Amino acid sequence: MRILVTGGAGFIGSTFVRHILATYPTDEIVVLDKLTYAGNLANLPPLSTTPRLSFIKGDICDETIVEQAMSDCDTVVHFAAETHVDRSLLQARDFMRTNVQGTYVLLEVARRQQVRHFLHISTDEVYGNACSPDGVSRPSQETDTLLPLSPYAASKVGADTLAFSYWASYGLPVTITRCSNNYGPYQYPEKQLPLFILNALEDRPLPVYGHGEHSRDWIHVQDHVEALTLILHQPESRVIGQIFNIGAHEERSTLQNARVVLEILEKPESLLSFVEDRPGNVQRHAVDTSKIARQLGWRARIPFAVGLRQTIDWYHAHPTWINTIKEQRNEFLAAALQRGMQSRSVDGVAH
Ligand SMILES: Cc1cn([C@H]2C[C@H](O)[C@@H](COP(=O)(O)OP(=O)(O)O[C@H]3O[C@H](CO)[C@@H](O)[C@H](O)[C@H]3O)O2)c(=O)[nH]c1=O
Repeated sequence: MRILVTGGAGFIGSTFVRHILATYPTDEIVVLDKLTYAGNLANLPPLSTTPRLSFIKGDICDETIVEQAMSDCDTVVHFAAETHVDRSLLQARDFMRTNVQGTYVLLEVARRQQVRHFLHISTDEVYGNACSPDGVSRPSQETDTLLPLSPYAASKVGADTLAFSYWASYGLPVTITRCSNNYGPYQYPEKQLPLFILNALEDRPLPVYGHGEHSRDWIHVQDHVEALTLILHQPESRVIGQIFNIGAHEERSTLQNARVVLEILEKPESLLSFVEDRPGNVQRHAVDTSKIARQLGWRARIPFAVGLRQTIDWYHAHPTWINTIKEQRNEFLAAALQRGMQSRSVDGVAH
């Protein structure tokens, strides 16, 4: 395969690239990445010594660059996106542009160039709160109604449904995946787990939104990319026009995560800091993965307890990677890392 990987310098995209290069000795990869704050060439193997990897810096909304990047590729794996919910509440425009318009450009070019497979990476955020149509909490199924609760989630619904429509209308060979919360090495530290790890390592308070009761299903990024690779290597009839949930059945609340990070790093509970919740915060994300288990025989294999320790060790061992990010002087990130200083009282109890 010659695979165009959009967003291949980001967290999940770069893990996918490293995995393909390490596992499939004849596959070639073209990464197209705009190198926004979340994209980092240090996430990829060195370009000079990796002949099967080429890199194009560019925007997925730019049709000319997309045409050039996609030429000679038979497969597209589309990770490129604005992904952070808190940012989408402040600057929704960027999310609509990259996630919706950018996906549209990619689909159009893929249709004209007749690619063999377009794997669209979506998210369980598209479902909103995990619950059945009658409101009872249960893991989301692929056929559930999409009820996005943030501009980010809404932009991913736009992208996800556009991708599906290109299969339905034009027969573009599309597969859509909706994965739960990823964690692991190389994750940009604006997200919950790396932010907690970094703050704990540096003895700063961990900002727990609300009462810390919101729960997510935590999947190690390596499990996620292995599921994607499995999909890419299936016969067409099994995966084209299909939507697959991906998750690990490792549901944990924010407070549980904050406590376990402090425990592993032997830091005091006094570093817990309860702060204002984000508007529209999803109470529970959880996905039903019986379809991918039944049809493709996939299930996650890295237990959260193991993956989290490995992730903490990785951040501990990579101060240079962290310092490079800090040197970008990203105002949003600086504020997120400091948010724990603004602790508030919860139910009258000062924290
Ligand atoms: C950054 C941060 C988050 N939180 C809370 C808010 C949420 O209840 C929970 C997880 O927040 P985040 O790490 O931002 O992840 P979440 O909103 O679930 O969205 C993630 O998971 C989605 C998949 O479910 C992906 O599509 C998104 O790109 C990814 O950002 O932790 C805190 O309590 N403190 C924090 O500092």
